[in-house]
Amino acid sequence: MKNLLLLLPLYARRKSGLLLALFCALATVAAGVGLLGVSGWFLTGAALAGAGGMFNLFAPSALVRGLSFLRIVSRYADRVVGHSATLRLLADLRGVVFAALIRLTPRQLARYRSGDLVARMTGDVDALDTVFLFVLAPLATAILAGAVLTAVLGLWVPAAALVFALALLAACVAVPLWLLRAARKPGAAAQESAAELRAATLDAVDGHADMVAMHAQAETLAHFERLCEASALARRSQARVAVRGQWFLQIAAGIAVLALLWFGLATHEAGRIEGPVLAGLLLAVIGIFEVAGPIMRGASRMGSAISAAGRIREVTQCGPDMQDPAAPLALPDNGALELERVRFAYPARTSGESPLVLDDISLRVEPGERVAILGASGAGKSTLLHLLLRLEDPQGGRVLFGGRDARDCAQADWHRRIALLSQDAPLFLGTLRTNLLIGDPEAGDADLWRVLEAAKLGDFVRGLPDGLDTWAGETGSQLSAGQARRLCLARALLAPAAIIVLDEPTAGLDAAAEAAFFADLENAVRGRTVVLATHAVLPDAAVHRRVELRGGRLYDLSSQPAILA
Ligand SMILES: Nc1ncnc2c1ncn2[C@@H]1O[C@H](COP(=O)(O)OP(=O)(O)OP(=O)(O)O)[C@@H](O)[C@H]1O
Repeated sequence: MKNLLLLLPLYARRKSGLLLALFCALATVAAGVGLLGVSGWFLTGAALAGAGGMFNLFAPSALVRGLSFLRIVSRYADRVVGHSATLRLLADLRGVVFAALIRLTPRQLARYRSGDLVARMTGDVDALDTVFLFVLAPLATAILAGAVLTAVLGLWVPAAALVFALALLAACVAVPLWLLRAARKPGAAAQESAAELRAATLDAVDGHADMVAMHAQAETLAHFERLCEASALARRSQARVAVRGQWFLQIAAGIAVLALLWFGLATHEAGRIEGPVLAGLLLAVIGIFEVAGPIMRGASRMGSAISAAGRIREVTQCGPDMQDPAAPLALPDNGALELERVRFAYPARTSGESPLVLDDISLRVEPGERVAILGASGAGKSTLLHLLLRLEDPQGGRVLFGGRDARDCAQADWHRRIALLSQDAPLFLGTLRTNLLIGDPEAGDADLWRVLEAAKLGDFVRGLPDGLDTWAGETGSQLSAGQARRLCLARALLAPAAIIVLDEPTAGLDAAAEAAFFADLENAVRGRTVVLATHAVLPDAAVHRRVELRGGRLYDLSSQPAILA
């Protein structure tokens, strides 16, 4: 339950909208219960008048018309205001989750499947609409309206008022609390299976071509059907809990009505209550139990809401695992980039030590120098580049820029000095232009064309009907994988950083384009420092120095076999 506390600050921020929604809900219930009560009074009074009794028809008929109108208006306002307040809350919460997600470091994010993160942002956030719409608002209105009706009943039939109050409390509080316990497991299962379904859908869309090529549709479909079955099973259990709630609700309402009839008729016989008033009170009692209907539905869904809140809280509570120092050191605009006796191993997945990927390595790259890191697949090239970017921290040794330890500086400052083209750099939804401008939002068209030429993509973009305004990204992309890669390369080259770190910059380029890119590298980076990891054969002038990673150690290929340490 404490997971739901994450909603408190959001409720506080939207309190005026929520209070208005509560007021509208209360007005709707009051008008509805009042309408039933007055109608009962009116009809019974009218019947008795027809049978020879005296009854003033004017006041009740005016009340019926007034309450009917009020009920229509307040019900409409209740729906509009209640849903609008809830949707705003959910939008706020989505913002909070997204802000928490982008604060995390890449290695923290890597623990989640992308489909699971999408599920947390969408399905889990949506599941929390239950809390206000189906639990808090109806509960508050039932208790307030119930208190008023108890007081009214107490004036005429005190014993029935007591039974009514107890029955209403049982229906609105005790039974929902009991249902909530019963709904916890199926709710969590429903939420988990909904997240699994989203993740499986994204996986199937992402890997569709490979799935078709490997004739794996049948297995994928079977897996999906298993998930659907699990989801349906969990939802059936939730529905059963809600049905159980409705039974108890009817029983509680029946007890309250019987008590009112029992004690009310005795009071009527004693001449202390008129027949029309008793009939009106009876209908009002029946009407108020209708408010508890949504609470039963809400209680049966609270298991999902609690589980969703837990999944969201896991993300919002976990701060970034790399913090800036309290007083970060200022970084110079330029300077040498150094690894000093660096040791690094990824965290062990099982018990025991994980092997060192980088074992006591040192490297100094002077301003303006271009250094290539070579090495077999899995040798640790990308890991080394990630340490330079401070996407990981070493377990031993230091990473320095201009003599300043990365851990003593603000991460944002560090990332302004060093730009990265990662191995799996993505295209974002948008045009070629918006994708490039991520590298430097201030860049003009001339700069964009310059880096496109450098990435050997200029001719292609010039040939597109919409040029720089061509749509790129997931849907409707007109780019091949190699062209998309070159666009990411152009984006990295555009960044105004002093150092450019390129991980496999020519992956996806044909041999001629690759050779042309490396031959022109000095020009493309305009004399800036470059550290690149590659499997390509480099032309002589492409870099000043080549080093090779082997067995966790770094070897300078220009002065082999010396180890850089
Ligand atoms: N996130 C990770 N968690 C655990 N181990 C990892 C992780 N990333 C890489 N490794 C391991 O670290 C080692 C070095 O990987 P790295 O990606 O740095 O190699 P690489 O030289 O860039 O390879 P390639 O040329 O294939 O890209 C590999 O053995 C790999 O299995």
